[in-house]
Amino acid sequence: MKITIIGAGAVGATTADNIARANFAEEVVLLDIKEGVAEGKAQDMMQTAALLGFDTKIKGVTNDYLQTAGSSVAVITSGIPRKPGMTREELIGTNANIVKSVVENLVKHSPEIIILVVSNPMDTMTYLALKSSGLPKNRIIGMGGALDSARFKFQLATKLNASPSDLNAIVIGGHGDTTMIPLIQKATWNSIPVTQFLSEEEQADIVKKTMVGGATLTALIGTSAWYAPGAATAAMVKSIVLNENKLFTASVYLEGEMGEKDINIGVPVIINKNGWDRIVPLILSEEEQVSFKASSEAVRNMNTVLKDNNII
Ligand SMILES: NC(=O)c1ccc[n+]([C@@H]2O[C@H](COP(=O)([O-])OP(=O)(O)OC[C@H]3O[C@@H](n4cnc5c(N)ncnc54)[C@H](O)[C@@H]3O)[C@@H](O)[C@H]2O)c1
Ligand SMILES: O=C(O)C[C@H](O)C(=O)O
Repeated sequence: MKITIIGAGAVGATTADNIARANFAEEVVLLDIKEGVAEGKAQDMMQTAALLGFDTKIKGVTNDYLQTAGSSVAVITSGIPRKPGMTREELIGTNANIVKSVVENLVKHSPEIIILVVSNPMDTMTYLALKSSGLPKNRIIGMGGALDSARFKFQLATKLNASPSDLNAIVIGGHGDTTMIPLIQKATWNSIPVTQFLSEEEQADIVKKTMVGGATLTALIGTSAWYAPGAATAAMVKSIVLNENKLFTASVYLEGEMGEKDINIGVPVIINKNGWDRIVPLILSEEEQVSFKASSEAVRNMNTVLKDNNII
């Protein structure tokens, strides 16, 4: 199976690296607009194949969409990342036009493609990808919840001195500093509610740290993160390619589910060969419902920027 990754920057290259190491794909095409960058990074990664023992072929190309033809899955990471002090939403002016033209090129050469959107502001870029591609809704998926849930587990594991893989915890809602909703009341430590072990102050602190996880790393690094984003994206690609039926929270198009419509936002879904196959019903408490409504409103407001600027 052929997988295309658009953007050979920090997240795109790390996603390619993770996919190759997991050795489940025949070919990864890495495409960037900057002359030679994708070719160079692809060659560098291919020189790890003998050391790491994978057979995936990674090919780098400069803006040549012919080379992406026949891809089953594409990951869009092209665009600018935020700098310290910025919100993800501030990236819309630059990234919307990039994402729109990338989607058009991808669909032209691979009409059966499933697209995973990573570029920020991710929920709005996913909505844009859906509206500008004309593809069925199940073939457009936004990556955010998988990453945010992994960060939530990291925060819980640190506080509980637990193994992150023993934790079951999800983040729904928008992928924004104020819009994401870590569902701490539903989080468990191998089936035991984590709330049993944490004071209310500790719970609030974990939720807050999870929500600003991306901003915290951006402040430390000077640009946004890539290791966990690349790992989360590769895990979703693997679930599509191997038809794993894994449950991730991901940004998908709602048509009345969870009380919302005409919006892409993070909810639990099953990811398999169909893209996002189905939404997993989630019963929210009254407080969680209020948060989900507020998050949806904020995401919807960002979508209006696309309409106001005639991008969709
Ligand atoms: N959804 C998430 O959870 C998540 C996580 C991390 C980063 N991001 C977002 O992903 C995006 C990429 O982040 P990064 O750290 O990899 O940035 P980066 O600057 O390292 O890489 C972006 C790459 O995109 C390329 N590019 C720009 N325009 C292009 C075009 N038209 N066609 C092809 N390539 C193009 C650039 O040349 C660059 O190499 C940012 O918008 C960032 O905010 C999202
Ligand atoms: O924080 C960012 O701007 C990048 C990404 O959305 C993240 O959460 O790491």
